[in-house]
Amino acid sequence: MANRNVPISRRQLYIGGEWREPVKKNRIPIINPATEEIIGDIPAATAEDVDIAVEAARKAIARDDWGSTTGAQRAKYLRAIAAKVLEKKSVLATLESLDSGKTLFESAADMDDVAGCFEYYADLAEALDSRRKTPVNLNSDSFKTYVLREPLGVVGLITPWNYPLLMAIWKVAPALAAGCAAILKPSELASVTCLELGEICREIGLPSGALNILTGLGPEAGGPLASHPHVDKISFTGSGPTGSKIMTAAAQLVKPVSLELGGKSPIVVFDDIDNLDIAAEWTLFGIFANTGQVCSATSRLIVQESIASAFLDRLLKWTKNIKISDPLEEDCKLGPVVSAGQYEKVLKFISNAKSEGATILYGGKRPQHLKKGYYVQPTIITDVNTSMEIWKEEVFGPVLCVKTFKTEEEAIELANDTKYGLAAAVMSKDVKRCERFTKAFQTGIIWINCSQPTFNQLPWGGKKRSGFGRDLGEWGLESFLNIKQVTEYTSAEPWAFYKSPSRN
Ligand SMILES: NC(=O)C1=CN([C@@H]2O[C@H](COP(=O)(O)OP(=O)(O)OC[C@H]3O[C@@H](n4cnc5c(N)ncnc54)[C@H](O)[C@@H]3O)[C@@H](O)[C@H]2O)C=CC1
Ligand SMILES: NCCCC(=O)O
Ligand code: NA
Repeated sequence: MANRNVPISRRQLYIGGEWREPVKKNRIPIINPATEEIIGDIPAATAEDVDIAVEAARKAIARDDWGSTTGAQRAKYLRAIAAKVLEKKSVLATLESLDSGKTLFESAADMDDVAGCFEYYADLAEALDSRRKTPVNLNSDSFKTYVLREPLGVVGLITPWNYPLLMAIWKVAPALAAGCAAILKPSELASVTCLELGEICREIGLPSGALNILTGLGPEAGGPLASHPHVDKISFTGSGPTGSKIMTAAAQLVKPVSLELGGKSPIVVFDDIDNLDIAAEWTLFGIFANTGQVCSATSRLIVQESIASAFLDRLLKWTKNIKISDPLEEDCKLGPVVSAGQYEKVLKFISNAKSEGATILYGGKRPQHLKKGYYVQPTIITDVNTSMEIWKEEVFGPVLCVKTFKTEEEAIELANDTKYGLAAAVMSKDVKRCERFTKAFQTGIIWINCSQPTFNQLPWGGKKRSGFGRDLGEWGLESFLNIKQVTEYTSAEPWAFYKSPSRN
């Protein structure tokens, strides 16, 4: 077992490069979901703190040490942050597990991804210098034009608890690479590593106000950020209802938003797969990784009838082999869900599925060997029909529902039978069929013969009720840039639209 005595620093809000007590001095307890114990507390920002942070961010943009930096200069800061994250990887990973219940293996992988994401956007920041000003040829002798890519301004980043630091960095790294000043509002359920990021920024000397970190409750800290007149954009990842509230608040000021709102993603398994075990493991990973608390989790298995029984049998064998334990234990592959609220919510989805007539093929309860903590067994539900809640709604826990199909057309129809549109996976060795599914799936992410692998270079986001806008890749950077056209009249001749008074 890793050291659970890693100290949790008592941090304040990180504003203008300093630790600052919230105006109202409120704090929120930190709960370890594996033990249900309070292990510290975080500051709770309110509208007053949001005002101070927005002011600090605006000042950063107005100051040369941030507002006039080149991409190459900003890249140096991003690389320094990446190096610090790797230096502190073991402590950060442990803190992430203590705070969110994520297995230590996954927390450590997240820290590598965090550093990789800063490195990736450091490269893009450097490349931005040569793309900052693009001449555009109009085939005109009278006008000279060019297009500038500029930082969008002050941006609010509101992020969830499932990958506490990583989801924040998917927005922080491109925002800083673009030259924006950012205010990060992480989830109150898991903010510890985001506060540690503040300490890292202080240590590497990030210009003050370039990144501000406000922990606090959604309506109290996130709400005022979304509706603040001097915040130029909100980038949000989280639930649909909250996304809708943020969009409503932003709409009053015609403030742009990007929303990443999760889903109910399908994984379609055909009978032509060569290896049931390989497909079973990807199916498992697609729903049980991070205890199913993944926006893109492939939570609906749609399996061809001819192999359904053999495939489920194999799936059960793999599922029974998953080690469920305290996330700091070696080889733990399934930790608790993040909070008491999430635990109740997941169990309720399971009991509703049962009352609606579905069969709990495996799991569905608290594991018997774990008396404390928000643990839910990996759960597989069959005899599902398309009007059931478990087919339609995002559980955000380790719960897979299963339906069978006979024909390709039926599989496509089932896969797209959802209000969401984030991700979809197909498992088949028929290349043409995979191409047909790639076209037919109504989503922003397609996985072929796998589920969930994620790369910094690739756009991340969905359509339908999964939201709009893209994190990651060059699209993630573009979303923090203002595109400004500059048009200059270069002719010595008068414009001659009006009759000149001098000719009267
Ligand atoms: N798409 C995704 O990655 C995620 C989806 N979810 C879904 O959401 C469900 C509920 O989880 P929650 O933690 O309640 O998610 P949430 O959407 O309420 O929280 C996400 C972020 O939004 C903030 N927030 C909440 N209310 C706000 C408001 N009125 N204005 C501005 N910011 C606000 C929260 O403080 C947090 O930082 C989960 O069961 C899951 O289904 C949760 C987390 C991540
Ligand atoms: N593998 C990263 C998933 C990110 C998300 O849940 O939003
Ligand atoms: Na927590």
